[in-house]
Amino acid sequence: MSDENVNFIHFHQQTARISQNFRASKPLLDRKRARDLENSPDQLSSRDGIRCKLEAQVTESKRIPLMEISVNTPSPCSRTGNKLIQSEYSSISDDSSYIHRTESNRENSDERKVFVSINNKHVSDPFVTLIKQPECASLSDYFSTPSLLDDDFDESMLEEIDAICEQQSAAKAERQDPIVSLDVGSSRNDISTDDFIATSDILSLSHDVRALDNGDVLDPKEFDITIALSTSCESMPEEYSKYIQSLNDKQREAACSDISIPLMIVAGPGSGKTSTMVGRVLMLLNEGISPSNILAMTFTTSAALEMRERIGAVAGKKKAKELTISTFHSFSLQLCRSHAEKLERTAEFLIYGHGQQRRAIIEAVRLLENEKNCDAHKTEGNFNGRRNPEDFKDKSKKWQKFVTKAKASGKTPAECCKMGDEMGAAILGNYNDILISCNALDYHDLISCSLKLLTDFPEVFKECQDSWKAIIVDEFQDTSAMQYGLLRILASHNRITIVGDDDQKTFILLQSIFSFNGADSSGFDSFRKDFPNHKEIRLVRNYRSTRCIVEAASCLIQNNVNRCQSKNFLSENSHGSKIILKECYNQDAQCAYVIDKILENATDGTVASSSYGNIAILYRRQVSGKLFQTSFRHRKIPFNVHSVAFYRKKVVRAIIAMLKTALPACDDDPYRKVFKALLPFEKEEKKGVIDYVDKISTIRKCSFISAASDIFNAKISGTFKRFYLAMSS
Ligand SMILES: Nc1ncnc2c1ncn2[C@@H]1O[C@H](COP(=O)(O)OP(=O)(O)OP(=O)(O)O)[C@@H](O)[C@H]1O
Repeated sequence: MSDENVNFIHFHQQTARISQNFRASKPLLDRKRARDLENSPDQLSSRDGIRCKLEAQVTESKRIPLMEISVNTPSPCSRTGNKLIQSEYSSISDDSSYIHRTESNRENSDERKVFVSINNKHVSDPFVTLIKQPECASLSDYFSTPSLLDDDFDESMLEEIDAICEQQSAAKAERQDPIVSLDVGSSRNDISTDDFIATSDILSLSHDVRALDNGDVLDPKEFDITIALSTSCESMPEEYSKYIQSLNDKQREAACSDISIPLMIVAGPGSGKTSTMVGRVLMLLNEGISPSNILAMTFTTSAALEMRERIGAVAGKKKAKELTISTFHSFSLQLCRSHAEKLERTAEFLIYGHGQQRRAIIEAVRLLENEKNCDAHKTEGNFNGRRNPEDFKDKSKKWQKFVTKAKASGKTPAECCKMGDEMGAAILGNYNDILISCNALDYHDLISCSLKLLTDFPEVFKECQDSWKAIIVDEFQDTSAMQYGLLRILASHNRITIVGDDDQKTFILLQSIFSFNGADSSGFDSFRKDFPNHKEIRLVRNYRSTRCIVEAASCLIQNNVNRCQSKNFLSENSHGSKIILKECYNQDAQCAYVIDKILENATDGTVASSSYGNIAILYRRQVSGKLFQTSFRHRKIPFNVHSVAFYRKKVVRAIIAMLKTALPACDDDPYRKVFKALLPFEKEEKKGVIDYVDKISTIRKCSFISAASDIFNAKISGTFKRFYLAMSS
């Protein structure tokens, strides 16, 4: 039997094991089969859609900017249908007018390949950046594939929406004040935009800046560095040079240090990390690295947007657009989609969020139980029909933590087995099989699969090395062990800059993640060990806060264990008013005290900043916020709330779910959410009704909404309900 046939049978065995009750697999497999058949009859001509999709290898893929890929949307190169691809992506060269897909059979093989070609020419370089047309980045894109979205995906989708909104408001602000961003760099040292900075000017300016920064006498070694850095600025375009000169000595040293030496910038809040990273990117560009070969990793989409905007203000929007500034997950998503076939997935694979992951774990436990009780329950079909999935829910609770932890650390079933945890190995194995069968990856898989691609496939490693010639990582302290592993491989060329605050790392979390892997408890330590020739620079001057705040924070941070004791923060800002520590008996007393203080400040005409708009209240829990809001209304104090992001508010989520139900091919989840929002019952009762509708829809093998409408239209008889519900419980 050929390997292919063995795989085929194995795949079918896996799929057959998965219960019809596993909601994630049932609707996804059915729905995707139908959709894809419709769009691409050749690709999925057999009933076993997934099997055929796995065969269809995307042999030549195109890179699109990472920021523009939404999480559960298939990559453009893998989308079916010419129309979609044509409308979404503009041509690469001026004369090429469209991109289209062709399919051809391999010689002596029935294996089908999908090529992406431009103007009928197959593109040999899989890392050419496609330019997405601006109108495509509209909200409608994010709603255009409702059936591919799982409920937990909402989080990432909402983040993307937030990012678009931020982008739009930033663009609007820019339109209103086109020179605003240019002012940032030049205003710092009062350099007129007309001035061209000659070398001698730079030296004196550097000297001034030094004096201004800390007032210390420079050690001669540092003075040499300043001269060297100033010389390196000499060859820069004027705008770059001006920007670099606006940085303080340490920031400038970091930005301009040799790009072939790994660089670690350890910096506290408000010390100009972003400003320095912008300087570093300018330096890389000046050294001849193309913007499309620079990869900057940030932890949030808003940080990515800010960095792009700040680079764009100096280097020009065109260059800034070409940079790849991405989160770890969107970077990995793109890599996995481009090489999905190597991961036994198709490029359209789904991302499972927490909810789907939980359901898959329940199913993994059920499979194990099923195998154990094989004799007692002769056929799987009977078993599936009679057992209540709720039984497994309880049993699986303890396994959820285990699987999440194992996945977060990239542990394999074989490794669990080696450690003597056979049950854990079996459940992890089942879980992984389920994800393969459902053509899905979870969030942890995105990172571990990228790591696998880079380590097991030399061609992928080479592609990445050719593509990402320099790497910059923001918020390095938040990098997990697996993400760090990914970075270490990507940065085999040593052109890596990491920026982070070692005081900000959350020890408990980080230590558990790192130690799970048997690695160091700190990413910084790992970096020092893995890049022994690295250079380390500390930024200690805080530009954001008053001296009083910086000193108080420093005192507190001194208590952190394992911290670098030589790191003392400075602030040249004014001392500012003293911090008052007030203990209150309860929340009401606290609220009353705060209101008194606000009224006292806001009505004090002697203080220049006395106005309600200059006062902020930070609170830890939503519930405390409510109390403030009620009291402010009562006392007629005007206020704004910046708490839960707009799109994460319950009411907004409910409205989005309602809108989704109006789209064709809407799946069950939006309906569930709408029911949850609209049913006039208490939480438990709502859950009861939704579970009831779910049961009926499972028994009748129909959609949630059709079961619900039958129930509410009383089309389901009492006898039917009682009989089948008794069977399923
Ligand atoms: N060398 C400098 N001279 C004057 N102002 C500076 C300098 N470096 C940074 N700043 C100012 O300090 C503020 C914080 O800078 P930036 O956002 O780069 O710091 P950060 O460390 O990234 O901040 P955060 O900790 O909030 O991420 C900004 O207003 C910036 O303009």
